[in-house]
Amino acid sequence: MDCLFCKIISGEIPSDKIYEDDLIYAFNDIDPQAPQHFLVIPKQHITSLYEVGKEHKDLLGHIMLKISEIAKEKNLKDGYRVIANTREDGGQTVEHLHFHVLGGRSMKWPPG
Ligand SMILES: CCNS(=O)(=O)OC[C@H]1O[C@@H](n2cnc3c(N)ncnc32)[C@H](O)[C@@H]1O
Repeated sequence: MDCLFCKIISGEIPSDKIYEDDLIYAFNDIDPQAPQHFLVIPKQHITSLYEVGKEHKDLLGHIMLKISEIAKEKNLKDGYRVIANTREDGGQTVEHLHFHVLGGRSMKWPPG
């Protein structure tokens, strides 16, 4: 599978890992857009949020709970933003479902 994030999960490409279990993987973004910027991804290759279905309900819940847990561990008590860039208009460049978590600074609205 020629997928950058699948290669990170397999260890073929190095990463700054935060968390891993049998279903998901979390790691720091290589080009952080905030003092805290990490990604949480499913180990199963799912191209984007556009492709998810009911069968992914538990997995998506697991990802969201883990985001909340890691944000607490990182003491992001002032807040953070969770982003799933989806397909072309969403600015997605890595075609493996992933959730950005940005914290440590105030976020603008609307996003660009
Ligand atoms: C424009 C947003 N495009 S995106 O929403 O698809 O996000 C992709 C994210 O993956 C990150 N990234 C790319 N390669 C690596 C890597 N080897 N390790 C960690 N993060 C990576 C990018 O910095 C980017 O924030």
